[in-house]
Amino acid sequence: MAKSKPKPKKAPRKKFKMPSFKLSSQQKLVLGSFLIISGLLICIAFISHLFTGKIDQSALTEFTTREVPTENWLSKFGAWLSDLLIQRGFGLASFIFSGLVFLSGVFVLMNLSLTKLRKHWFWGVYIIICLSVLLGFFGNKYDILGGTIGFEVNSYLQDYIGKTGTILLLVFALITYLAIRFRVTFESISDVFKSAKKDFKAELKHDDNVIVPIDNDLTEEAEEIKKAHEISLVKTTSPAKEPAKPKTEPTSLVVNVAPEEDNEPEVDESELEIKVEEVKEELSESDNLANKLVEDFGQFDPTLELGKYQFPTLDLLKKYDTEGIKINQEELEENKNRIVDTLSNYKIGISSIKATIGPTVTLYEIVPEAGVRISKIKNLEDDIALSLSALGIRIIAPIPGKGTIGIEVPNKDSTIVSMRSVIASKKFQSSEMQLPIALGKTISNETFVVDLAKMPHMLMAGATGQGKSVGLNAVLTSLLYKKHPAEVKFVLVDPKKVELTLFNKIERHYLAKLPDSEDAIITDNTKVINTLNSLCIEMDNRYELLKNALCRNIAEYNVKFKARKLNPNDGHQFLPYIVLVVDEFADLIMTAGKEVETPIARLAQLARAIGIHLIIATQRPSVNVITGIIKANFPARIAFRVTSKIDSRTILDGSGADQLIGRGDMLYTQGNDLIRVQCAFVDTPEVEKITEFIGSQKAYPDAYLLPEYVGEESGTSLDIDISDRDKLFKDAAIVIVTAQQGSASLLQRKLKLGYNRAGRIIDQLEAAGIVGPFEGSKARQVLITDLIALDQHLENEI
Ligand SMILES: Nc1ncnc2c1ncn2[C@@H]1O[C@H](COP(=O)(O)OP(=O)(O)OP(=O)(O)O)[C@@H](O)[C@H]1O
Repeated sequence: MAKSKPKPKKAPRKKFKMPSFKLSSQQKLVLGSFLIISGLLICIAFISHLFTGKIDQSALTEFTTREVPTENWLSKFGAWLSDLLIQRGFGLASFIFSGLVFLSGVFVLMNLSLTKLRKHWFWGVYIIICLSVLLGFFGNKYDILGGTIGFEVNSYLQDYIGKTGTILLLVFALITYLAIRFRVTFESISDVFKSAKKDFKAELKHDDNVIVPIDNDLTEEAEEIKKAHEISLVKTTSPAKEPAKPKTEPTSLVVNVAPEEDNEPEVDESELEIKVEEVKEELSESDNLANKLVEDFGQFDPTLELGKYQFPTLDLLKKYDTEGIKINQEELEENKNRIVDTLSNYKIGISSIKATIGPTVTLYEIVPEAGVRISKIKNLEDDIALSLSALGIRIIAPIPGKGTIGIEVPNKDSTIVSMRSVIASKKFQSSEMQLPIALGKTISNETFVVDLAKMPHMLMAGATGQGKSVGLNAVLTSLLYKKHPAEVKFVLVDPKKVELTLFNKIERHYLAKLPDSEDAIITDNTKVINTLNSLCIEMDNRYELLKNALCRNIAEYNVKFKARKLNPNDGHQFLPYIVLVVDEFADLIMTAGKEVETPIARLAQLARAIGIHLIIATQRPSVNVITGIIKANFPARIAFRVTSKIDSRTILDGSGADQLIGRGDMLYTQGNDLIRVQCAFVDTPEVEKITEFIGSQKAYPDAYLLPEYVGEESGTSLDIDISDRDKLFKDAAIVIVTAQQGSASLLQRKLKLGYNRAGRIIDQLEAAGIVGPFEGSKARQVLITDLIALDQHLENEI
């Protein structure tokens, strides 16, 4: 019941809006310019009336006689209109009327909000009436000041409530105007008075420039200063909880009075001492030590070793000529008409349509007429896209949270979103995120910045040549522009061997590697397994550190370490974030399978709290590459254009990526909504310049060293008891010897085993001397040449 009530209220509002939406651009141009010119003409007529009004009065009675001349600059019409509105209407206040007509024209022409215009009209007429009544005090009937209406209303009011009553009524009208139009409140007025009073006092003090004399006002102020002093002192000595006495307005007090602190050396010291003692009681011994250390040496600064490190400058990034959105009115109109026509072919009426222009696509937001089912539009998605005959059309029905339908149509001329523009954006520069990444710009041309630490891992997919590598470079560049080498380290896996090689130059600044490896960028798949396992060890080590430090995540841990509350002698150290980037994950899974998947899944499940974040890119987003376990642990996904709906589903759990237009056009999701973003473009020469800039600066002696990983083959005991062997041991041996290939995955396939059991059997085969030791991603060597030799070998064992 309650819900049904507001409906009839809303209906009449809509009726007001309807006509304006139906105007075409041409009609808007005509109407807008008509109103602007009318506004100007009325104003000219009014001004002229001030000088010629009296002369023209006689001519007014003979308005219809063409020969009778008038002096008004707009002749008969001007004289008549001015007489009507100024003399017989509202007097001088009528000038506002010409302003309102002019403003209406501007609003129509520039397509501005009609609700605002209605407000301007309402308040404009309000002022016209009040002003004419006010001016009615000073003029006569038929006078230029208040006009007939102003005068008559004024004298009517005077007859009933007297002069004073009329004046007070006008004052009330003024207060109403200020309160509603400018949201003036009693508090804001009294604030203005207070600050004026304070300024005045401050000035007085400056003038005196001597020790403050005792006087009533100043003792009050001294009280304030005392409070501020107490608060600021307590704040510096104890960042921890404080049962501070002065409760109200502490911050504004500190700010307001701080510069005058020096003037007050003798305020109540006894109280201050008591507070300090209380604080001491709350601190533990180690906290005291930490505070002392911080006092003596300041907070621990992880960037100190490379204290002179300079962040890359913006001029290393290129400016593009094709940057900046250009509005093509014709194209907009054309697309709008096509959408309207297409939808009307399917008998879908539109009540309004709005366009938002992005760098590569324009979003047309449609409100269908009442009664049109959204499912109908959704079902017709393909037909509509076909009728609009453009590549890359995506229909969002409905736009989540808006109740409108979105049709994204690619722009004829797409604009490049340069890395420079997104890095320079305020949103990125002022972001407080832990690992901010400027991915590009959204459809409404806003810079799109996300926090990798919050994601916490990212999956990136797209067919070849659609912008993945550029996307990865954009991610890395963002971090290079925002994070000091001490704060973040990259582990780069690049099976293609060419995409990430440029980052070699920053090895000793930003890269992490295994202790025994020469290159920091991993291009060999066998080394990837060791690195991933090493990262798992690093993760376990970090968890141990966090546990000992009683911290829940890396951010808390680092804050504590910086505050010198953790002792480096206990193994504590500042922990940089580690970002693992794997380009071409499909290749890795194909060659190393489970050996890669298992540590990746483990890292993905557990590593977020300790600051290890994964970014995985793949060309082939098929289900055997992006397996269920990987998908479940990578909530943030980026899809560049893919070739089929199935691929789109694999990566995004829905279609859409197959309808993108390529060249960095992408969809981003972090679990729920899909956001269309144009990826920032950073070219290889730009990356080269940045890495050269960083590489030429003083570096750490070596790359960040990951813990050593001792392959499992050397750690496991090989003397597995014969009686403990798996039931399928002999069958497995036959499979391996026949195929002359010692791999667990072969056993999995042929004997339909799980990974763990196959792995165990391989270990037993190794112990039995049938296959050789573990060799990374390569299959183990088979030491028995044929089945006869195998039989002999097994008989000899017994
Ligand atoms: N954000 C972008 N803005 C403009 N053009 C882009 C953008 N991203 C990519 N391109 C264009 O597409 C080309 C291919 O991009 P990229 O090398 O990143 O593709 P890829 O998906 O990594 O391909 P592959 O998988 O074959 O390496 C680029 O050379 C560039 O011309």
